[in-house]
Amino acid sequence: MNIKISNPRTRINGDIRITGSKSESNRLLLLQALYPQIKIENLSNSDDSGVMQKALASGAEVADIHHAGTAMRFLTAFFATREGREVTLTGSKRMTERPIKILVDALKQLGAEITYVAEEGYPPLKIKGKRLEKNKVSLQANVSSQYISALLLIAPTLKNGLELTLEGKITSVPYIKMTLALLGEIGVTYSFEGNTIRVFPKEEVAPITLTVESDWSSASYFYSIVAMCEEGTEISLSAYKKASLQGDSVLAELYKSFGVETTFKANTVTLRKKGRHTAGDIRFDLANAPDIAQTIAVTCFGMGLGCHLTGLHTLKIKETDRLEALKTELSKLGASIKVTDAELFLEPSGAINKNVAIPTYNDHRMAMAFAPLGLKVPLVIEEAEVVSKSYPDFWKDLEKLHFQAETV
Ligand SMILES: O=C(O)C1=C[C@@H](OP(=O)(O)O)[C@@H](O)[C@H](O)C1
Ligand SMILES: C=C(OP(=O)(O)O)C(=O)O
Repeated sequence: MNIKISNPRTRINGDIRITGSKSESNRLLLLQALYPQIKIENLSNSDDSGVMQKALASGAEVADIHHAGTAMRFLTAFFATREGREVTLTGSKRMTERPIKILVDALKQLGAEITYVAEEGYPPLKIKGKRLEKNKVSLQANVSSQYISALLLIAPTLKNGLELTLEGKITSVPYIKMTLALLGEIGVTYSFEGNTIRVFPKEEVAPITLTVESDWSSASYFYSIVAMCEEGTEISLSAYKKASLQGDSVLAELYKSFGVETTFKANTVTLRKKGRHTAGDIRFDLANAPDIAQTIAVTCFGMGLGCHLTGLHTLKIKETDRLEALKTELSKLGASIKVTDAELFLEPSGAINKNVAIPTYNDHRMAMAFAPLGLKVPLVIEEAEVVSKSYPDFWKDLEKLHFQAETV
């Protein structure tokens, strides 16, 4: 489905309720499979959480997790510990291009039995569940934090817990801290000092209900909309917590540079356009918040601002090569943009080219990051249904803000 998105308004007011964070949800679903006393509220309605639930509930020999990176990584660790079960874990074509060797090697160091079905280092995987006897492992920490979170999630079920040594510069750190914080909430003891994480064993968890905070990465698209509108624009989002476990909550800080003010009241955050953006180019290091890089690049372009974004080394192995995709699509719209393996440079720009269609590369965030540009110029978003990976209600929610989303 291709849709033409446009919104001639320059000032917008509205309230949106976003469902639970997919990162928190997929961690809690895994923990719930290990400790059934856990109850979860405000679970994400994303496809990624749907495939996670299905794979955990099914006793089938093959689990297909489609495009869901967290499900692939977390379930590799989970199935490796299921004694007596043999599962082939697979996903979409893109998933078979997303590396997993670092995690598989770490699990093998602990005693796991995992083999590659096709290409060495990539899914699909054949996993023969075993009792893992060892409790010390070191792994490279600069490629994806999901490998580390996967190990941490199974850690309290290992006989002697786990001691992880992280090598190299640790990337996407808030996601590791989120995993540890959730373990803490169910009563697991841990420490994270320097490059060593220790998790202590826990056999049982007391009955507990955990409420997932709504998704901050999804909130980013509304920050972008508010930034591109005039003063007087006000959008409220729920249900959020001031002390968030999600690193993408840094949006509240970063978007001050675009003239967006954030206020918290109970569980609602209100985004207000207040005055002008910072003078000069935007410079952000996004190593701790990689999922909002596309949103920020498009916000800058829509506002005519230049930017220099760093810490983007993980973007090449996500749903698509996000750096190349941004460069290709922003260039079509008239941007002057350069990318390296870890950085993006955008020149300040003027007019935006009309009659442009944006392919989405099987990447939900390509669709959602470009959609706010409909405020500046009507544009076509191809295969718009990709948004369901993390945010199935995205187009409906944009319509609540008077965007026109017409199937073409
Ligand atoms: O643990 C998580 O929930 C996630 C970690 C990040 O991945 P990397 O650690 O690979 O950067 C992030 O991009 C992804 O959307 C979700
Ligand atoms: C990178 C993402 O997800 P995952 O790695 O879990 O597929 C994302 O949602 O932007």
